Amino acid sequence: MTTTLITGGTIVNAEGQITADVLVDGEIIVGIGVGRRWQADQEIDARGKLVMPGGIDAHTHLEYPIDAFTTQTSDDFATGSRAAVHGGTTTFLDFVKKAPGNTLWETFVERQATAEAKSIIDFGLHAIVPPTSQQADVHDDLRRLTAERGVTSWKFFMAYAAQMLDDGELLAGMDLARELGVLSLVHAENGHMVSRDTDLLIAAGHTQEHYHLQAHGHEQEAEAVHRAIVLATAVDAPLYVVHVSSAQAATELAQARARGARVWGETCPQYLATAYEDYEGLGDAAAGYICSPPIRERSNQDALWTHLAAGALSTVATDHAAFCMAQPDDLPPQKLRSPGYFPKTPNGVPGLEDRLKVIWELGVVGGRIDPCRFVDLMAASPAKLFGLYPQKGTVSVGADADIVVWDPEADHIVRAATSHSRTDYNLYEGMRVTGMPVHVFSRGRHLLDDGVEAADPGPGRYLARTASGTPVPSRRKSER
Ligand SMILES: NC(=O)NCCC(=O)O
Ligand SMILES: [Zn+2]
Ligand SMILES: [Zn+2]
Repeated sequence: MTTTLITGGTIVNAEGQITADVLVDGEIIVGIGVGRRWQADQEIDARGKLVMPGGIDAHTHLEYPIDAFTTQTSDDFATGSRAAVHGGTTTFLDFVKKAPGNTLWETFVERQATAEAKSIIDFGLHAIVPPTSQQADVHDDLRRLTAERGVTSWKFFMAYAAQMLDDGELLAGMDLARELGVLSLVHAENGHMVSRDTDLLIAAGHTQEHYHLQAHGHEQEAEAVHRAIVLATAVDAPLYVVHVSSAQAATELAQARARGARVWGETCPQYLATAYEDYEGLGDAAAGYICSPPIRERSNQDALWTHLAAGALSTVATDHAAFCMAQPDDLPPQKLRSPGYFPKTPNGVPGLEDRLKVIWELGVVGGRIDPCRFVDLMAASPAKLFGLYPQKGTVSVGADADIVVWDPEADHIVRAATSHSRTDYNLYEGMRVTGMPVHVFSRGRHLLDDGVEAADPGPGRYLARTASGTPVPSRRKSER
């Protein structure tokens, strides 16, 4: 087993910072100290650098099927996990959506095997709870997945015609989740309102890509967040709202947390760093920005940052669902398959490689959050919420050696051409960022060495997770 000594860096955890050496033996961090005279097979000089836990992206869609499994996202588990490493992310949590003709259990087993064969970093899988019309005995499979595969988070859709659940299904699912110690995730938009507004826009001839925003109003998201909180509270289930995009929706979370409700919110870089104004005038190319909930007006961003700093929003994940603009030979039509007609544009945007860089730049360099809160949002909180802590999400003795050595001075321009995700555009194209991962370790494997990727990275591992560690929300000072 290889030993590694990372010397002289500033270790940044969610709780605080300390300058010390880190000793790794095989897969595990075995020592943190100063002046210890440790010997190791390799030594990394981290003076002037930050030593942080590897990023955990709790929301990705790699080779994710859409449109009744006729199309999928362009990054597979191999390309996506490689892109993640280049961005300082060492763990991702993806989803299993029941395939037609298979049960949820069967689909899960197959998808886990696919990801195990391809991913170079560790990963977990959330189960998507299908409507009972698609699988009547789905609760049996959910029980089994939780007991036998450590699937301690389930996602409920409140939108998308083929996937959305009614309130009765939500209540029953969340009730079972609470009983099993599972965290309930919701995609919170009122699907009926989205469908109606889409139809009205089509009838009025307003189908250009940028009209997507108008079919997904703030009220539709805020209403669904409010309803999800009411339903989860009724059955005493902890709740995690994915991809919160609207300030109004984030306020619903803040108010619920102020009442002591066990609710958490996630937002995404695309809602903080890009805005409707960036794609309003792009014509068909605005397809590259289409995701749900939508990328909203710039005036919405400040409130999201405030909620991130104050605590109503607890994590930043990407919702990475990459598609190409041009048509790759081996994939079905992607973003531009219906130019000028947003209802048929695949939903989703890339960002797995960019998450840490973009949030460091706008958050830490921009003076909105400190490095400890950055680590909290990017690694520690997702690890705690999704049953991975303290194995992951911290640089501590006994934790997995998932480590990022971060150069806070490194200057870089984000470009699709130099990125590793399998897509041909980048939402952050041309953005200058200060701060880059220079070394990335995943369970001690040196996957990025001074920016150079390992030739033979070896496999990532499926993470059977423990019951979600959802503590009573400790409200940050500014939330009280
Ligand atoms: N967000 C999005 O537009 N696509 C990915 C699927 C989802 O999370 O809703
Ligand atoms: Zn969603
Ligand atoms: Zn998603």
